[in-house]
Amino acid sequence: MTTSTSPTLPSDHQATLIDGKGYAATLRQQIRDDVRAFHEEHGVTPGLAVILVGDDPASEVYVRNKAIQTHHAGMRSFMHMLPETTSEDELLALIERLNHDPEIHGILVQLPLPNGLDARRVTNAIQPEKDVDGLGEINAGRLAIGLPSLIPCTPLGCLLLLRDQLGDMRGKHAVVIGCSNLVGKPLALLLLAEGCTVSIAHIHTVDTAAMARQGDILVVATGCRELVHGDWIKPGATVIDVGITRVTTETGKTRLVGDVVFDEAVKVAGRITPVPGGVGPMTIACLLKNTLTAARLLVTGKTE
Ligand SMILES: Nc1nc(=O)c2c([nH]1)NC[C@@H]1CN(c3ccc(C(=O)N[C@@H](CCC(=O)O)C(=O)O)cc3)C=[N+]21
Repeated sequence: MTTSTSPTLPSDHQATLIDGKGYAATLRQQIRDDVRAFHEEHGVTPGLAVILVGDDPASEVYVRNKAIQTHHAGMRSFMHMLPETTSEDELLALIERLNHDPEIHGILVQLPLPNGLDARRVTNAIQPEKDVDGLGEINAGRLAIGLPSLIPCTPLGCLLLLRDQLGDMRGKHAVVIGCSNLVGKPLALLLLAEGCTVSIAHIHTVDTAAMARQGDILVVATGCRELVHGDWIKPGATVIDVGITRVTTETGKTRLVGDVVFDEAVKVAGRITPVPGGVGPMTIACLLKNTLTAARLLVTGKTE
């Protein structure tokens, strides 16, 4: 694959790095202030329940990290670590209990679930006002028709980074590669609502590279590591890399790589998110943001 840059860019061109880690830290500070003000006004501390089924070590690290950051934001965190053998009925019974618990404003079930547990059924059992992942059918449907909703954390994180970088996005061509219910589809809807012209590429798209090259904004969320090369990118485009894959190098060390070949992309793009330190930290910050939004919704009936 070539790495040639366009003649419109100087040969020593380097994209600006989008500092997701820094933006997420600022956002968490803002949330912390908002949580304090919310508590002063309503006497309520937002509470987040995180459910992890099975003992996948990587998931345990994420879940623990979420709990720490929840506390730092001044909210309460309730962890439910369930064994791999948990039945769907047991899981649904726990969700039902949390739905009725007035101390809980957000409920998250860590995905993927072990085999035998129906993620769709489980996700839909969460009360829509407490669905801080925004993955239930009510929130997904409300997003699709432009009603206020809880927005999935990763797409919301991408949107906040893009708004911060670009401001008004009306008329820009946004190309989203990947069409999952978790990221690609909701993000395409959010960009549409921003006034972008949106193209979605997926597994059956005939020439994804040609489509990608048209994007003023290019979002890559495929889970297919280093799919996007430098010559897939329109010179000067804003690139958001949602992919995150852990790879082991020849020396036995592990490192994280995205869905974009970073060293090539950085010579062509105008701005780009790194992996790690890009979208990942925004996902957790947006979970905290959604927990405060859910608490506000439950306590006042309003999202603002
Ligand atoms: N119900 C549910 N909601 C989720 O939002 C959810 C989930 N299940 N299951 C797993 C995925 C994965 N995910 C990440 C969150 C933060 C980072 C993150 O902070 N990444 C750091 C690096 C962390 C590291 O070093 O491993 C970064 O990109 O800089 C990554 C991945 C949320 N997920």
